[in-house]
Amino acid sequence: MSTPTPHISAKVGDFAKTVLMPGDPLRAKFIVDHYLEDAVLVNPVRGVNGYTGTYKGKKVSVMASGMGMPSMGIYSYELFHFYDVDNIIRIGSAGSLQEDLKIRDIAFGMGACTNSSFARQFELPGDFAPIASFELLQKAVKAAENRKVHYKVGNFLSSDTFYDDSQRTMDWAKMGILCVEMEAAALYMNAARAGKNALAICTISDSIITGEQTTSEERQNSFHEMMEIALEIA
Ligand SMILES: O=P(O)(O)O[C@H]1O[C@H](CO)[C@@H](O)[C@H]1O
Ligand SMILES: O=c1cc[nH]c(=O)[nH]1
Repeated sequence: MSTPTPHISAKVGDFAKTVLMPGDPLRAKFIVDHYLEDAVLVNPVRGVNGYTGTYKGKKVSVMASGMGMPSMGIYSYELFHFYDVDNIIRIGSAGSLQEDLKIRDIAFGMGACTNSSFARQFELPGDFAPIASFELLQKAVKAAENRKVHYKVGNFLSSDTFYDDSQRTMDWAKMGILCVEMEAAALYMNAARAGKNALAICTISDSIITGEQTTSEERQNSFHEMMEIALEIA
């Protein structure tokens, strides 16, 4: 397929080599308004506005993935395969599955388990373990160390369900899974297949253990540390 795609109307070259991807289009807009200079709208399709600008002189793009593996699957595929993007850094929110991972802490997804069937398209003769780019992860952890934020590095669960009738999400905690979100595994699989780089960074927005929650406004507009770490390593 060539550009434009069914979901992105930008021209080749409109995106930077690194794209920051929150799930939420309004979190993308917040980053553009607060951190980028000379930002240009490169994709308005479906209201999933994508922008390219500069951060401390470095070209960087920001565009939402939408929610869930199918949506992340589409956007990351098109960016990697049709727009010459090399790095996608997800900057999301996630629910904590561990007592020592508190609201507003940061989690880096070294790997991402999933309950989705996304991997089946690759027709592998076994299970695939989706992992982050070691280089991006290493840089992000260094940036987190410098900022002295409270963070953890480990395994995520990328779930197909936000409201899960089985009520069994906590079962993943016994395997050391840090938190649940809905996109990292698709991003890591698409990056692996394309030979590109990906990292998911999440700020803990709620706790599956305690029931504590942040507001939708906080999920959209705060979580600055995660945004700044992603911009620094872009
Ligand atoms: O805040 P974002 O990046 O959208 O991430 C999380 O929030 C959404 C669910 O509320 C899902 O997309 C999940 O992965
Ligand atoms: O997918 C998500 C994101 C935040 N919190 C959750 O519980 N799930």
